[in-house]
Amino acid sequence: MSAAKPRILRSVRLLNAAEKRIEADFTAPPAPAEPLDTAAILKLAHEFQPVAILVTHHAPLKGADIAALPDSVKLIATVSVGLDHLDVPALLARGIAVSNTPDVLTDCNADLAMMLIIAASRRAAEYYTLMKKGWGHTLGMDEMLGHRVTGKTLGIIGMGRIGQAVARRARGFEMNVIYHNRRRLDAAQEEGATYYATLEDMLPKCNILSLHLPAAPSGGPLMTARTLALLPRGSVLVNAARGALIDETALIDALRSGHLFGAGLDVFQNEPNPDPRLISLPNVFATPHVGSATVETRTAMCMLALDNVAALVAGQPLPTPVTA
Ligand SMILES: O=C(O)C(=O)CO
Repeated sequence: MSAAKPRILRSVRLLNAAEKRIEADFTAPPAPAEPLDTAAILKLAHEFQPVAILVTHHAPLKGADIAALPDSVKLIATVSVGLDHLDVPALLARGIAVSNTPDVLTDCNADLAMMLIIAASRRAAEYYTLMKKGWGHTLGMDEMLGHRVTGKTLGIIGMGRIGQAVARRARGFEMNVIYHNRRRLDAAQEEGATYYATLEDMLPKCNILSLHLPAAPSGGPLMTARTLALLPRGSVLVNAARGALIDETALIDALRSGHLFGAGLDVFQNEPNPDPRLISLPNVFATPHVGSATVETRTAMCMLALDNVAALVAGQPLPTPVTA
């Protein structure tokens, strides 16, 4: 008699290749039509007693939610690289392993950051709005001018996998890359980028600043009225990392006053309902948290999450475990 297939839950419908693999290798409830929230995940987990739950950043699992998980659950496999929706130490303390999906989304996230850098510098949001309204008048020589990206100084905060991938792309635009990171990279990883030990020294040198670090589990945002004021007048801010990194009220002030020329934002404090005062500014180019949203990358993320589940049930080491 063949062994029963392991029981798993997923909080969202996965891509087709992963759904087929679930059908073949696991027992699972039907794919949810809409992403499940935390309460729905917990309810279903008690009914279904899964060994693993696949989640995304839409449904946080922290504090009382973790205590409320049934004992059957041995793995939370998040289909994301970011972990700010999970209390990892609390999960590990309950004997529940955690895995995420690093590496497979690095290139797409870096591509999106470049899109935001160019879009915010070249006024893509305003041009698009004008075209949708029908254009209608010949633009004057000095009307609606953006700023050149080629050759500018790009500051990167957070020189991990994604920050380094952005730096590689920026070199194709002949940009001067400077960075701030917890630790200085070795020369091979730096590939010519210049390290700054403090934000106070780096920010005044940036024409464009791009954030590529995780949101701090506690403490306030990194970009506040004080740190935004350190950027030169007319600079551009890009965030494809986490909304919690920016004080949005201070950002709105900096964009309204013209201190910042523009912002390219994929992530927000309040997702999926970002502050309308921010989104409606003409010099904001905004996207709905889609750094990894390509067929190739989302397929790879789903498959990697399932590789972790398969390893768990086979009693093998997880391919991409998260440690405290
Ligand atoms: O994987 C993540 O953490 C993301 O935010 C993808 O955009």
